[in-house]
Amino acid sequence: MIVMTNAPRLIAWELTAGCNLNCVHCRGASTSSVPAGELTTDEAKHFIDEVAGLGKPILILSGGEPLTRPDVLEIARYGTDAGLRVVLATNGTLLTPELVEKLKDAGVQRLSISVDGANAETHDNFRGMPGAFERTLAGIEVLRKTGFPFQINTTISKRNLEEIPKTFELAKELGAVAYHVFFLVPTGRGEESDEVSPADYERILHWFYDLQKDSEIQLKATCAPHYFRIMRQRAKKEGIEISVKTHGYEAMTKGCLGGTGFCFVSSVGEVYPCGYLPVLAGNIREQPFRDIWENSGVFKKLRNPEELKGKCGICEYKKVCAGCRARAYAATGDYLEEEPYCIYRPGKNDRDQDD
Ligand code: HEM
Ligand SMILES: C[C@H]1O[C@@H](n2cnc3c(N)ncnc32)[C@H](O)[C@@H]1O
Ligand code: MET
Ligand code: SF4
Repeated sequence: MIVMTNAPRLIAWELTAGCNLNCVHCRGASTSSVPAGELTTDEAKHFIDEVAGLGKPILILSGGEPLTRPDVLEIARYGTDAGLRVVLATNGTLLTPELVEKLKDAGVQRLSISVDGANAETHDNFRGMPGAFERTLAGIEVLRKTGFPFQINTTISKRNLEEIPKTFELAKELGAVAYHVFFLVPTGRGEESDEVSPADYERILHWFYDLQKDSEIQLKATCAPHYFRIMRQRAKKEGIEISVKTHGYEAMTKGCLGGTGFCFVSSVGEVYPCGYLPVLAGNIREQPFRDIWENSGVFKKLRNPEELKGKCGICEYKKVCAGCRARAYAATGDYLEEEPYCIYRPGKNDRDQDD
């Protein structure tokens, strides 16, 4: 039997692990020193050719801080010419009117800017640099003036949990086309003690569900796979059938896409299910990307919900949620174990969840 593997829909690519900031939560533990042996411009172009031969995913140029890489525009242009939808994730502190024009010329379709609080104190604390908030807002102002579309990304942790509604308001005021929240994953410099509790996790995702209903900008919760359970529980309660009309893009996708629709490529060519799960699938310097994507053991396991263990393994929502494999790995050393930050009790009906 031939098993067809779908091409990735999204690839996050750490163009460089070097960064001008020093965030407390950074999954890449990035600093100003650039590791030796990062992909050369030619290797980067070769990788783009390989990706384009497989499908036409959104290619997220990420980091580290991708704008510190001198050939970032050349790589973006190459990706655009190869027919990929190229977007770029930045902390926003290095944006100038000239650079934004060049990013536009290179075909970059959208930027994501990380804003981790509604005020300078919270954001700068997170980002490890006094003045970062002001510089990021200045970068956003440049985007606004040039009409370049951007989304705001916020990582939620204990440090900013209560400020999330205000940060969402700020994102709207600033003119973001979308607001994506990321839940902290304890990897790299990210610390377990900064993760919000499972109960707070649940609370904020319910808030997010309500917000989504009448938000004029697009909202997305990343690294919060149980949102897809909550969405179904709430829709059932409200007697609504989930469809693209009622729930937009979220109706067509599922919780964790790591290894199924998404993968992460590090600055030295290592391929991982996501940027938070340090289980290596292969290296593009040693093996064709297609071969890694289609045949690596970790990807094959992640594509099979029957491999899930613990309560995720018996959960009726496992096909739409699957838990965060990186959190399971951080907690137990086994990425197939149950998600440690989910309060749901499989098999109990909704009424009995709190018993
Ligand atoms: C269009 C501009 C977008 C930008 C700039 C952007 C940016 C990002 C960034 C920075 C990450 C984290 C990767 C990293 O670790 O560096 C990410 C992850 C992700 N994004 Fe987006 N994103 C965009 C749009 C989208 C869209 C439209 C979707 C789907 C609706 C999406 C789905 C995801 C998913 C599934 C992840 C993976 C999380 C994981 O498992 O690691 N993104 N995005
Ligand atoms: C690309 C996005 O990922 C966020 N990010 C960086 N490190 C982590 C982590 N450990 N957990 C969750 N999100 C993280 C950045 O703050 C940025 O907004
Ligand atoms: N440095 C960029 C940001 O902060 C992108 C990668 S973060 C790991 O958004
Ligand atoms: S989260 Fe982004 S901006 Fe912050 S240190 Fe890491 S790579 Fe740099």
